Amino acid sequence: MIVDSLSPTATSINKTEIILHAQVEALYYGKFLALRNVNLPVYKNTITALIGPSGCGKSTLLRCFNRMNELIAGTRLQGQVLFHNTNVYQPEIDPIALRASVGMVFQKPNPFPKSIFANVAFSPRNQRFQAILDEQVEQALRRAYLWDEVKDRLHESALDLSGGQQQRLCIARALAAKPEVILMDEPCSALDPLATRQIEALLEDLKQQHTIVIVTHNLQQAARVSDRAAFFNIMQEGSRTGELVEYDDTDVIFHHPQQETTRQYVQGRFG
Ligand SMILES: Nc1ncnc2c1ncn2[C@@H]1O[C@H](COP(=O)(O)OP(=O)(O)OP(=O)(O)O)[C@@H](O)[C@H]1O
Repeated sequence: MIVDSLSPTATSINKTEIILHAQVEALYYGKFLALRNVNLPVYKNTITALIGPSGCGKSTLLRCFNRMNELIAGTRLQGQVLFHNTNVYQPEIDPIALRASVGMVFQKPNPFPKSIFANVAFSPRNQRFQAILDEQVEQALRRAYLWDEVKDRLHESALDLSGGQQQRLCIARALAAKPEVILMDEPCSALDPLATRQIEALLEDLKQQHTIVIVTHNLQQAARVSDRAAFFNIMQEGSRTGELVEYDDTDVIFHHPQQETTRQYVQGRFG
């Protein structure tokens, strides 16, 4: 597979500030070791893509960043995740507050069965002044490239929007919480090519103010949108445990990888 990388050159990627840092020795679901040996710093205002074949632990790692794995019974993490140098697994960290700062957008658009307005107003709903709330909702919808399409129907059901609009609404809902980091788990996999392009253009815009970590199966998408790419794989035969194989600037991963398995994967030889 030939991937036309439009990602920035290595020298243009700002690697001065690490905002998140996964240091995962092991992640278990019950007795099953799903992921091991992950040391992955995430740089501020970059897009980091997590790539690799199915079942190698990409979504598992993504959920570690904002403690979403804790919602799955039997999950156990050995290691830590630093957010601004503080371990988010310390008992005094409030996971709800963490998830406002490290927001998440899922594979399948999941708007609440409420109006478009109510979906976006969900996070800032404590706002006492209606005018300010209106302004925040409009701003989030504009930033998600959705305002023009919904401004005349804000009080209609979010469930009547198209799949691509619903996904942008979910992004607007995440943005309204003013997150520093947005985690995205295959956000385009349920969308058509046009809706996918809209989200990709949006990502480029969002990284000016946010840091984005995205899981994607679409290698072309990873090459197009990301600055850094992390390749995961199951390295031990007969095992189902995922490992981080290689992590570098996207251009290096796609054009000059250090590891043979990375080269084979980005060339579409497996997975
Ligand atoms: N809730 C769970 N309970 C038990 N095992 C799980 C759970 N979620 C994931 N797993 C297992 O953990 C491993 C990693 O899964 P994960 O979904 O993180 O991989 P992935 O790389 O994101 O896969 P895909 O690309 O198919 O989404 C797989 O073997 C999966 O079956």
